[in-house]
Amino acid sequence: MTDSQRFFYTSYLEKILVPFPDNRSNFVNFMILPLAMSILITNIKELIQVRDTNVTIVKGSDMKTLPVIKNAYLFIEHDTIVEYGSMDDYQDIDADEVIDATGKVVMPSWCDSHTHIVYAGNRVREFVDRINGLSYEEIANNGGGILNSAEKLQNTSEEELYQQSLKRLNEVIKLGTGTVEIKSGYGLTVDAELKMLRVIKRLKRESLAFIKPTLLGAHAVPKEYSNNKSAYVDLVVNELIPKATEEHLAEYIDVFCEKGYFDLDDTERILKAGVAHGLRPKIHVNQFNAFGGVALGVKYDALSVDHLEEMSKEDIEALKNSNTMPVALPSCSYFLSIPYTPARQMIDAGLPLALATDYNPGSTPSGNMNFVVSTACIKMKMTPEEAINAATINGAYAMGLSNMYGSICRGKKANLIITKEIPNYQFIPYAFGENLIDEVIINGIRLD
Ligand SMILES: N=CN[C@@H](CCC(=O)O)C(=O)O
Ligand SMILES: [Zn+2]
Repeated sequence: MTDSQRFFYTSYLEKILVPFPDNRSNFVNFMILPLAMSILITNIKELIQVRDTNVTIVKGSDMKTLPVIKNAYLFIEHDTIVEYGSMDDYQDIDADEVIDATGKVVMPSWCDSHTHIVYAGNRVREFVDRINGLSYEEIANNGGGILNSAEKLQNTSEEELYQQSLKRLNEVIKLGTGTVEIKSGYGLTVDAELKMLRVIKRLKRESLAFIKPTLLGAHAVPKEYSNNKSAYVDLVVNELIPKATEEHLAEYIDVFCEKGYFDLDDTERILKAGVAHGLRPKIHVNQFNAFGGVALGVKYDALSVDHLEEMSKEDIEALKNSNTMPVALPSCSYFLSIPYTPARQMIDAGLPLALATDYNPGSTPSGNMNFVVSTACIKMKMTPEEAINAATINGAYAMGLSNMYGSICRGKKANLIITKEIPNYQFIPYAFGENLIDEVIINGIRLD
């Protein structure tokens, strides 16, 4: 057993072996079930993002409100939030474990709705090249960028890819992330894309984090197709999407809709094919250029449109009265020194906004949602309340999970962050770069 596997297996505090007859043989098999535990958290300085009704999205000026109970308690049974309230109203609850959270903030885990956590190796050389003056675009044009990661991934075994990715996933869980979307997109051949998606499926099965898989076959045009992009789009539409959906490997369809990658026509062909196979769009748009990708996403009822560093008035209008969540990726802007998504303009226009990491080897080699939330406050002028709403309930919405995750609500999953002793929740974005997390509870299980 590797260290990272041990991290998960030892996280199940207690387990019971349940015998059940195997109809196909005379043997009795055993199912391992985590023992139903109950956890009571008392004396919580601030219990934040408390929603008595099951709110699933927060928009516009409502994002300024972050409901808080001061001096609170919270009771979890098995993997579910069962009760909470003020310590003034607390009546004895018998729990298997009690956590005294004096001086600490308790909140729902981060919901990271945009990552590329499954990749091979790193692109640290390109990082140094950029410091020395090359642009992201120049590096990509010289065979670096996504194509560089694709070559590395194609030459990495599925097992090795799984181990590298699991390590990153474990790290982000320790940083307070409980739900994660993960994209393919560094395969760029049918086999390598399916390999990535199988790794995502195994992570979903073996990790405590709740994972949503996205097919991003159209992330870049592979070298072999550089003079025949439409043949690659044909491959994605006619082979990759059908195969991935036949194996139930993806829920969402993504395209990098950008100059030099996939234009509006390519994107529309791929979205149409994805939708026909039951995949909902969640797309990369407006990272460097705004040319109608947002409206196209809305037309296909995308669950989210992500990046949005460049936003036109038309883009903002297109998002109004839609079901599409705009998603900002401030760590990418930070790392590449490109503009930040104009959050103020968007929220002030009444839109919702989600925040995610974009964890990937090229534009954002970090999966730290705490840094994302700080950066959104510092650079995008989001208030702590807006940023926390964007990184919890709205992030959950952008993964189709906000009826189960993203807020403290009776009946929702017990995915929680317990901070160290801090003055108040605003301290979380304020103390940027500091790890303020004392403990993480995921699906009702305390991680060591
Ligand atoms: N922009 C497209 N895809 C990734 C970066 C890919 C890479 O550079 O490897 C992103 O979301 O930033
Ligand atoms: Zn991305």
